[in-house]
Amino acid sequence: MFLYKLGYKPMKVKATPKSQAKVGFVTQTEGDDESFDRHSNSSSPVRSPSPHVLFSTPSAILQPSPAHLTHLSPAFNRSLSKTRHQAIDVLSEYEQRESSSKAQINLVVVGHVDAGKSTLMGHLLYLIGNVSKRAMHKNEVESQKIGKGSFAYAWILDETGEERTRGITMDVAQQEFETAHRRVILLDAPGHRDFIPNMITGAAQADVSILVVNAATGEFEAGFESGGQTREHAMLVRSFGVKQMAVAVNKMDTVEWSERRFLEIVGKLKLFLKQAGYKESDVSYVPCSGLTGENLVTKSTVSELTAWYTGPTLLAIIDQFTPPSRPVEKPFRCCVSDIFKAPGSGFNVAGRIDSGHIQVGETVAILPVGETATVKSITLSERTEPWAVAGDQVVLAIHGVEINKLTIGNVLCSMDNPAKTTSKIQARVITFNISTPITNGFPVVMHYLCVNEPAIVTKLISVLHKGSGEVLKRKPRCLSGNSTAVIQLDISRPVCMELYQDCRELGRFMLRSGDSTIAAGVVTKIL
Ligand SMILES: Nc1nc2c(ncn2[C@@H]2O[C@H](COP(=O)(O)OP(=O)(O)OP(=O)(O)O)[C@@H](O)[C@H]2O)c(=O)[nH]1
Repeated sequence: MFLYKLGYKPMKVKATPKSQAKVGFVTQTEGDDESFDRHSNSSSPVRSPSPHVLFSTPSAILQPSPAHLTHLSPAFNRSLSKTRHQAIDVLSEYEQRESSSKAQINLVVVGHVDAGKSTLMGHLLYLIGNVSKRAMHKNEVESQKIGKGSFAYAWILDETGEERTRGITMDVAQQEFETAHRRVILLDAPGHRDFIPNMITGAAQADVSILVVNAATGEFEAGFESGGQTREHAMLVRSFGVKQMAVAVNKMDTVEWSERRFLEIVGKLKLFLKQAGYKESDVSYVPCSGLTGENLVTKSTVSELTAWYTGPTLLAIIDQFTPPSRPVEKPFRCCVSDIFKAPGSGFNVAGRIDSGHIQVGETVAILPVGETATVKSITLSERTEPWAVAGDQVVLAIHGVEINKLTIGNVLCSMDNPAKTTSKIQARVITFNISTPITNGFPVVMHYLCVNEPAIVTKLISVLHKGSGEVLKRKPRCLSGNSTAVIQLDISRPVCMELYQDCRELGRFMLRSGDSTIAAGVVTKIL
C-alpha cells in the first residue's frame, strides 16, 4: 500500500470504515447550501491517541487562539515564536497559474452499488489514452482468469485484490485526466452501503459530481427506492456544497437504447434532484454504456441511440463544468485524508486544501491534537511544487511531529489563525425522510470532511419555518422527517470545526444513524 502510494497513481483515499464508526453511538449530516445560506446569520481511523490533553483542559480548547494552544504541547509553544515562513507571494503566483493553465476540478463519481461507476470511468480513462493497451490487455486476461471478465475496465480503478475478487469498490480511488479545458481529479467512490463513510470522504473533496444510475429493467428502481444509494448519494454530495452534476444513465445497452426508458428515469430524477437542492440548469443527463463505450468520449454511432440523442458525450459535459471559486484568501485549512511513511525521515499526509494556501518551509498547527509540524515538500499532481492553494489535492511531507500523533481527520491550520476545537456545537439541521423521530439523547454519527465521530443530540432547541427561518416551536419533543430545526450536539471527543459563515468546509456536516443519513447541518455556534 505504501509503495503504491508513492506512485500516487491511482491513490485510494482512506476513510473510517463503518464498523469503526459505529462504536458507541452513530452520526452524520449534510446541508443544502441554499437553505443554509438563507439563514446563515445566526476507515481506519482511530483518531489521535492524544486528545486526552484536550479533555483535561476543556476551557482552553473551545476557541483556541494561539495563546490557548500554547497549553497543548511544548512543540506548539516553541513554534509560535517562529515567524511565518512566507518567501513566496502565493496569491499572485496562484493568479498566474490560473491564467496560464487549465482550471482544475475535483470530480466525485457516485451511485448505487453496481451501477457501473468504475467500469464507466475506467473505460473513459482508457478511451482518452490514460491507460495503455498493454495494461488494459493485462486487466482483460487476469479478470477473465478469475471469472470476472466483465470487470476489466473497473479494474483500472479498483486496484486492490479484495476489490477485484469481490467485484466491488471499497475505497475511493483517485486518478487524474485532462479534457480540452479542464484538469480533472477523479474520485471514484464505492456504492456499497457498507462503505458510505469512504464515499463521504470522496464527496467531501469534490467540486462537481457524476451520478451513475443503472438503466436496466428493475435496477434503476432498486437503486432509487428506499434502501438504495442513489438518493442518499445525491443528497450527501449536495450537502457538501456540490451543485453541478452529470447524471450518467448507464447500461443503456441492456434496454436496447430505449428513449422511453431514458425519459422515464430522467423524469423521476429531475423531480427528486430539485427537492434535494439541485438547480435544473446545473444537472445534465447523458444516456451511455460504460461497457460498450457509447457516448463516453465520442458521439455514439449506434443508430437506435442516435435516432433520439444528439446531445454531448460524458467527456464534453465534464469539460463544461464550471470550476468553483476557491477560498484562497482565507486561513489555511487542510483536513488529513491519508498518512503514510516517506522515504528517509518524516512522513507524508494527503488531503485537499479546504481553504487558504501553504508553502514549503511553513509551520502549521495540527488540530485537535495541538501539535505543530513544518512542511518540507508539497506534491501536487505528482510534481513537487513550492506552494499550493485551496482546492488542490496535495501530499505534504512534514517533519517536527511523530507519525503516531496524527490521525485521519486532523486538520492542518495556519499558526496565526488556527481553527476552533470543540466537542459541543449548536447547529441548524435539515432532517431527511426519516422513519424514527429524533429525540433528546438520540445517538448519531457526525460526518464531515474526513472526520466521523459519534455524537448525541443533547437539545432540541427549536423548529424553524423552512422558507423564512422563523421559529415555529421552541423545545420540541421530537423532530420528524423533512423539518428544519436548531439542535445542540455533544460530540464524543473534541474535533476541529468552524462556524459555517466563517468556513463552509469545516462548518457543515451530516448525521447518520444505523445505515442511513438522517440529517444535514451547519454549525451556528461553537459552545
Ligand atoms: N451491460 C452493461 N454492464 C455494465 C455496464 N457498466 C458496468 N456494467 C457491469 O456492471 C457490473 C458492475 O460494474 P462496476 O463498474 O464494478 O460497478 P460500480 O458501480 O463501480 O460498483 P461499486 O463501486 O462496487 O458500487 C460489472 O459486471 C460491469 O461489467 C454497462 O454499461 N452495460
